[in-house]
Amino acid sequence: MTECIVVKLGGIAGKNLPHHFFQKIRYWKSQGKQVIVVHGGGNAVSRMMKKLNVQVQIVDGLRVTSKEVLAITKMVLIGHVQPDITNQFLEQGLAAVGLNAADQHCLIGDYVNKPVLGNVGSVSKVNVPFFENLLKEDIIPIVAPLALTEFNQWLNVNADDTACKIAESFKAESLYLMTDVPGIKVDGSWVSQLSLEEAAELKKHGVLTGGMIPKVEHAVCAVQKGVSHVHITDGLHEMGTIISRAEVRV
Ligand SMILES: Nc1ncnc2c1ncn2[C@@H]1O[C@H](COP(=O)(O)OP(=O)(O)O)[C@@H](O)[C@H]1O
Ligand SMILES: CC(=O)N[C@@H](CCC(=O)OP(=O)(O)O)C(=O)O
Repeated sequence: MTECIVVKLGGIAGKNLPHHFFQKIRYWKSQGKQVIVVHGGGNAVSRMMKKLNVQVQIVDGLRVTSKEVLAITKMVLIGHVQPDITNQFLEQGLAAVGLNAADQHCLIGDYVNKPVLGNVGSVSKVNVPFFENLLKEDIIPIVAPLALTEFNQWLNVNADDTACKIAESFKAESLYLMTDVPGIKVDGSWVSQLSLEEAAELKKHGVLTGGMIPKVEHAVCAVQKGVSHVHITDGLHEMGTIISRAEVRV
């Protein structure tokens, strides 16, 4: 399987990608590593919902997604956020293609809790050969956090979930969850490393709130399923908080 690094761009993190972000991507590619990007954009979805007078409801970091909210989410993520990110790659001379679940059924998912969350899903299957074909052509896939069920129903998926599932499927050496904070803060200090056990404990002790809850849960799961390191960071030039198995801590 292609050696790959997965980078997830949170809504704010993907807005104006700095020079050193692309420097790192180019460095990895010069080392023969391929890169897959997953983008978020939850903040842009919420902004649009407010403009349209649609109530925003988030439960444990997941957006309650009615039929109307799903339509807004697709419009904002695939219509606005994704082309803007893909264009930033093109401006840097990097071949990139924006993708969503309907492209060769590349992400299949299941409902998480339909009575409470509506059309919210979790990725259950990644079309690895489809992504591999793009990577072999030296193209960077820029993937939207949406999935289709086996019966072609659209699902709104948390972007960290999407990135973690893709990283698991590729047994990625690293997964970068880029966000608007430099890492995880515990008792007022940024933490540089966490073992799986330490990361799993944080939620229990109420250290994590909002979107950080699913982020850390999915990161733990990704490491359990074979991803070597997950970095929660605000830039590729920073290590941020590294979650890894204790025995391979760097
Ligand atoms: N213990 C914590 N350490 C750092 N950030 C935290 C913590 N608990 C909650 N957060 C919040 O998580 C946010 C990042 O998650 P989220 O808003 O979902 O970002 P993104 O859209 O980039 O995925 C931070 O802005 C911060 O307010
Ligand atoms: C189910 C669910 O919550 N989906 C997210 C998808 C976007 C996302 O995750 O964006 P960030 O990573 O920027 O937060 C949402 O609708 O906001």
